[in-house]
Amino acid sequence: MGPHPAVAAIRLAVRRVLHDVLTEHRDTTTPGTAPGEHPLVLVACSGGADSMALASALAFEARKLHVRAGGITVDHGLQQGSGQRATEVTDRMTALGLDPVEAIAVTVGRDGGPEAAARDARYAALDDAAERHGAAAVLLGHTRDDQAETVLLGLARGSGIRSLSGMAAVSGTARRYRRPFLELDRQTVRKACIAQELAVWDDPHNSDPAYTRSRLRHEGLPALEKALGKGVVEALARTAQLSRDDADALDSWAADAEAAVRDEAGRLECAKLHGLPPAVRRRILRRAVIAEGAPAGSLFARHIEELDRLITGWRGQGAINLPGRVEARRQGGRLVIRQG
Ligand SMILES: Nc1ncnc2c1ncn2[C@@H]1O[C@H](COP(=O)(O)OP(=O)(O)OP(=O)(O)O)[C@@H](O)[C@H]1O
Repeated sequence: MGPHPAVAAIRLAVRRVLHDVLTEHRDTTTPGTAPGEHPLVLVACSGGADSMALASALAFEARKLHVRAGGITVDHGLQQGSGQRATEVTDRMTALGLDPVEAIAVTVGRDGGPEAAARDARYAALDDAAERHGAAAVLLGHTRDDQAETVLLGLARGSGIRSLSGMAAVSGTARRYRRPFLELDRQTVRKACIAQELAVWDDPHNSDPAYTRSRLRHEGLPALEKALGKGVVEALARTAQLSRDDADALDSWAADAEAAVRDEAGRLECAKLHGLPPAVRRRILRRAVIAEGAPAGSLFARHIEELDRLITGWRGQGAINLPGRVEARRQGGRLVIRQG
């Protein structure tokens, strides 16, 4: 008798990603891996159902392919007993046959709220671990349901199709991060855990209504499913992929158009910018402000809209201040953007 259908589904999803990693590794041996050595793939495991299922599927598939498999758990130190839990998670990963296995304790800052700060600290630790171990890839357990939530959060931000494009299946430096479960629903992943009797940890944050994502998961999405039907999660995940393709195309259009709207001194010409479709124009403005030193994360849609009004408005003169001490000034038909 074969494995439970849910177990077969999660293994297939991981096998596909491992095949991609192996193919890419063969073409460009991963730095830190000796020639002929099998590539190392790490799983980022919180001990929750999604990443424990991922760890189990990675351990299973790596035995059949030419891949070494290890695991990392990050201790954010935000909850009581988190150190003890990190030890339990490493023990579970070791029991699955993963090696190397490591728990990394991080200090979480305050920038951008607790969720964002924890995420930044986690990715910094995972990046560092991937470098130290010479890993070809780091697997993350995001599911299609996580993707739907991310799309809705992006929609609520009101900042355009890039924010609707959710998480990419492959991202990060050297295509490091891979999300094998991005097209699988959470239900299937949870069934795979039960079928394999995996011990999993329930993060109390995931059901704490103080967190936006938790409210969306437990109240928002069920209400949407009730109103619009069960297919809404799949539709939102499809929206992510379509939006990503559209946003990539517009980014590349903007990169090509930028040279044509600059004068010999490199200043942006308002009349030429004005003639471009707004989506392309706003992208050029965003790129120009970031190039002058504004941090991308603190540049919001309202900043770009304000800048856009400086060009398209009737006022001949004017200046605005932007994040990162960047100033944009309209002068004689040109837009001068500089850091003060
Ligand atoms: N503390 C952690 N240590 C290592 N990896 C983590 C940690 N927290 C999250 N991750 C990785 O990021 C993914 C997404 O985490 P998040 O908490 O957003 O989702 P989740 O659905 O609660 O996942 P899980 O059920 O695996 O905890 C996880 O599946 C895991 O791969």
